Amino acid sequence: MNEIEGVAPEVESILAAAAEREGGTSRLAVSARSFPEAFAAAESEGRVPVIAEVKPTSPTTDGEHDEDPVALAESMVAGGAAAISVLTEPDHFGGSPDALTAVREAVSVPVLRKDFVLREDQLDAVAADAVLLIARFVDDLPSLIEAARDRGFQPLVEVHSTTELDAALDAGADLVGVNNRDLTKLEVDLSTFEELAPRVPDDVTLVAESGITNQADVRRMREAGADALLVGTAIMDGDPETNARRLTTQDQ
Ligand SMILES: O=C(O)c1ccccc1NCC(=O)[C@H](O)[C@H](O)COP(=O)(O)O
Repeated sequence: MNEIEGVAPEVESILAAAAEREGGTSRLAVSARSFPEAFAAAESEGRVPVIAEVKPTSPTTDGEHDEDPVALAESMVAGGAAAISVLTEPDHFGGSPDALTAVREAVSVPVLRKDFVLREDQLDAVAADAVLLIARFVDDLPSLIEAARDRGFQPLVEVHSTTELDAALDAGADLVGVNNRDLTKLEVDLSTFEELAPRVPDDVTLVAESGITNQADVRRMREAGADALLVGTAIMDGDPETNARRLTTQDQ
């Protein structure tokens, strides 16, 4: 789709940096831990499936978290997180591929690479179990999904509108994230997920992303059909283990 017109200046800057970033030097072949299986395991143990995000900073975050990413991820897993997301974008989110590698070595749950991947060679920057592809910013989504799968990654395709959702489904995405954060104004609105979720077929694993801050939000996204939730800020701010436990505890 590659529709960057109208995005927030911060996102323009993120995309300009992403376009310049080099990819890997050799083609990766990963043996991925399954996200749907991790979600099912959490459900069977009575936990809400949550992907907890190691998010050092962001354009909408005050200040920067400088805690060890491995310690953060281990605390999140101890608090019940079914999977971990690690920002690898260095310039606007304080992330790094090395942080992801260290986290993936330390935990046994699946790990998502959270970045702004625009080209096939950028898939080869670091091994992960899943890789985020943002439908709005990718030129040829079917090809990039195929390239990710060829390497063993599970592509998590992020959408924010019906047009992007239709593009993701047409491209064969089976793991879809609806981002409640509008990349035009960087505002969060949970009704985005509620509007798009009914259009998603049952055999697609559906993740609600961004703006989930408390147990009422968890309940709201689950009632709207979320198989799993991606949570960054609300777990990073404060004690990550306590925060993860609060959001992964069922039936609040
Ligand atoms: O989080 C931001 O400020 C941001 C700004 C511009 C583009 C993307 C951004 N966030 C990426 C994400 O997808 C979130 O880190 C993730 O969904 C978690 O969101 P939250 O729980 O609201 O921290």
